[in-house]
Amino acid sequence: MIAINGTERARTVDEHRAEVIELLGTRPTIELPLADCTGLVLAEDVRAGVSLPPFDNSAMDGYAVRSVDVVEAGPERPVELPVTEDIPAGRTDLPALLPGTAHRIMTGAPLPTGADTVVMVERTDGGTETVRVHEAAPPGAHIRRTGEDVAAGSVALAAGTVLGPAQLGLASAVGLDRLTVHEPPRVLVVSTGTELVLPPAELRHGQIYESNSVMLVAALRAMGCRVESLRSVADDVDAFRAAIEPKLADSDLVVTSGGVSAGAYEVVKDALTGAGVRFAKVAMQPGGPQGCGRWNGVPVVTLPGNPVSVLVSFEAFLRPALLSALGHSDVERRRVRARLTETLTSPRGKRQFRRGYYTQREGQVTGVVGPRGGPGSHLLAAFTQANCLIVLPEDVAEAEEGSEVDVLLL
Ligand SMILES: Nc1nc2c(c(=O)[nH]1)N[C@H]1C(S)=C(S)[C@@H](COP(=O)(O)OP(=O)(O)OC[C@H]3O[C@@H](n4cnc5c(N)ncnc54)[C@H](O)[C@@H]3O)O[C@H]1N2
Ligand code: MOO
Repeated sequence: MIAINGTERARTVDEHRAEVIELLGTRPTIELPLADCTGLVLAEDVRAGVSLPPFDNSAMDGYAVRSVDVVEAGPERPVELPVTEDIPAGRTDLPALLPGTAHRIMTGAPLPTGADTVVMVERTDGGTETVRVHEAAPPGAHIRRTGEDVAAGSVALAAGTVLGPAQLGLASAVGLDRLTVHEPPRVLVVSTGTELVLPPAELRHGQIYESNSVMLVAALRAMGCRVESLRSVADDVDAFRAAIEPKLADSDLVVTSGGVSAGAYEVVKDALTGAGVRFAKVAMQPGGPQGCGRWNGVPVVTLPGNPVSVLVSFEAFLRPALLSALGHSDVERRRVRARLTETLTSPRGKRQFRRGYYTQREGQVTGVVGPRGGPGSHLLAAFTQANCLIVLPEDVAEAEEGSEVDVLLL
């Protein structure tokens, strides 16, 4: 809490977010095999060791010829040439094409010296001893030139590039099997709550099945993090410390859920207050009670226990902070304006994130959005039907049906 004139005000969403982003910092770099780089961010420029294509090659299955030798060719007057070589893709010697001859050539095979054009097999009789060419071919037809895609020595992928399928494919195409990226953190996810039971064990009255860690693990893994979870740590400070402390050395980040509000058994708050973690109320709904800091030097982010609060907090704080730590320059969800299908209310002074469903029909400039479920942070089923978060700002107490609101597309 921040003190103003002796009274304490809640932290803003932006203040807490900035603190979590700073806490997570920037991840160190590491060299990883391409297969482990999906979704990560390139930490340094990659220069091409070879040109792409590395050599002039045929774009079609057909015949490499000299264009002057087939200039007279037509459907009625085919030009017949002896076929003196067969060049499949992968042939590594460099035969020369003599004037007045043809080489049968396959897509991707190196163009022989002396040839300046390729005739598609469909424009010939497909002969293997001699070939009848039915159509003239201008110089350069169906030839893919050396370096047309990438010149050797040029920057093929710039630092900051997000590595998706095309980028990883290009890295391999220029001869690399590893890339330097920002290392994904090892995250320890901890669910606290004496009431938590793991499926498929039987529930007794008063117990619930644990779900927060499942969501956090899924969300973190999707971002490339390596995740371990402790799914049911009792509301007991000693048990909490005993479960986590041995794992701190192998964790780059600890994310807890539950035990941070105002009750009598707030295990996370009780264990970590004074140990380097600060707890605050953030002016948002859901996700009010939050905390972050370092425990024995390891960044810790403590989320409230309600399942919807966990996911909304992840969106508001952890996702941007992790993206930033991993080197992404764009850490935001796509934000659009949309017209509300029904009136929504929001607590004044808090930023409300409502689960919603956004659609934009063809020809519509502004899409429409309707809520899924009420504001309650226990309504997880409604979240599964949502594709966006509707953002009602701090100064809005009511947003009327038909008015425009900000929507974050998930
Ligand atoms: N007097 C006050 N009470 C509460 C306040 C407050 O300001 N004053 N804030 C409310 C809000 S808002 C939230 S959010 C919760 C956050 O409380 P905690 O972080 O201490 O969370 P718990 O009490 O441990 O759990 C809340 C709720 O979520 C369920 N839960 C917890 N962990 C899991 C899990 N891993 N899987 C599934 N469900 C889980 C838990 O059973 C509770 O129902 O505090 C309000 N109270
Ligand atoms: O802030 Mo709590 O997260 O509304 O339910």
